[in-house]
Amino acid sequence: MARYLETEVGRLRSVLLHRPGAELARLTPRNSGSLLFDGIPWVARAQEEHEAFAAALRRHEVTVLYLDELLTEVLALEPARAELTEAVLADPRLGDTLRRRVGDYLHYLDPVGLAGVLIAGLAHEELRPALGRRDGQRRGLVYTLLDTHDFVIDPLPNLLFTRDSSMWIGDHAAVASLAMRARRRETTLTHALYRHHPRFAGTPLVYEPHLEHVEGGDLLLLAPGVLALGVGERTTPAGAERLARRAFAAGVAETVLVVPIAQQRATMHLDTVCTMVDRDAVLMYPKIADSLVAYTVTRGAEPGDDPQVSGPTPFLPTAAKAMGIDALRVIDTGLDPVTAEREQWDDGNNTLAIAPRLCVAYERNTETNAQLERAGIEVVRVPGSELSSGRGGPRCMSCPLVRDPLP
Ligand SMILES: NC(=O)NCCC[C@H](N)C(=O)O
Repeated sequence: MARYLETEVGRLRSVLLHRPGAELARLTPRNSGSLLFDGIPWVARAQEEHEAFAAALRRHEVTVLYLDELLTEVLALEPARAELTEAVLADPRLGDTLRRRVGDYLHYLDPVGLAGVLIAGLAHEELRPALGRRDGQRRGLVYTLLDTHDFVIDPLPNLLFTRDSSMWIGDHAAVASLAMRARRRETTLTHALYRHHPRFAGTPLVYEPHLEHVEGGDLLLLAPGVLALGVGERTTPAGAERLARRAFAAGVAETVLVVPIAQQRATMHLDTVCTMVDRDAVLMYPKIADSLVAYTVTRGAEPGDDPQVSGPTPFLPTAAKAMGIDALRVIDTGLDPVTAEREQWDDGNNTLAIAPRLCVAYERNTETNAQLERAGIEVVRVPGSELSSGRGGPRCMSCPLVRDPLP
């Protein structure tokens, strides 16, 4: 398969999605906060909404790959199966006795069953039958003391936000280093996929999960060789420096614009406040449009030198200059400040470009979508009443694998 991704808006050819499943049914009022959801989604409706999103992409001739299917395929390969099982068993919460019992349980699962557990986790009570009804010795101390509502293996309800756990830069894949505890295990799955699945054989990795924190939602491919990287609640300055160093060394970037964003939930990633909808246009939260700044990071003068850093300078003109264009057009989220704040919260900014001037957006953000259309951007509206309870929109829910180069 040809793989290439050097912009945000080139004609989208293939994308990695994750259809939400049993892992969403793990969310309760007790755990939703720590699992990074702002509500308890109606699972069946969330699945319908996700199917509508995937159907909209297919209607536009985008090939949709599903993470659970690729995971099931890769689990048929012994090295991948061993690696993924070990990653789960490495959780220090388990202790030796429970680790052995969980290891035995996983050992007998076929690839479909194992993929299911790796995604949806394993609840305390689901393991009980495998431990014997009254056999305290087999259960051991940790299982006995765990609350019956606890998970032996934590679920991954945020896996549907495939944007964050991996990203592509040119012909390189980058596996994220996720900042939040609830999401860290997601990258054991994507890391294994890129290294073991035959579809990705030979793909060089420009970033890996053991490095400093970088999340895909913070990365925008502004133009070939020009990256913008938000630093805030998720991606750290050290992560930005590491990605810049690696992208320069791999030859997939010449300029990295590092963009500080407020460290708060509403703006957890750069793509919650800014996405590209044309080769020279961004959709942006108006409240920050004038205050956003960028530090320009370029490669050191000699091989082995530290990267050069300049700035801060205002983001919009700095980005335009790095992209080699006169100016970036800005389309505002919402209309008035209150609508803008509401629609930013509901992922109005978080559009996914299918091609220049054609994007997918949540239908609920009516004012923002109208603004886009007034600016000449065609909007493919998809439902997101349940999906948005995880605070992610069409861009967060997609990891583009291939886009055509811009003409
Ligand atoms: N790129 C994005 O903004 N992704 C949305 C991630 C939402 C998820 N509940 C999280 O807090 O990580």
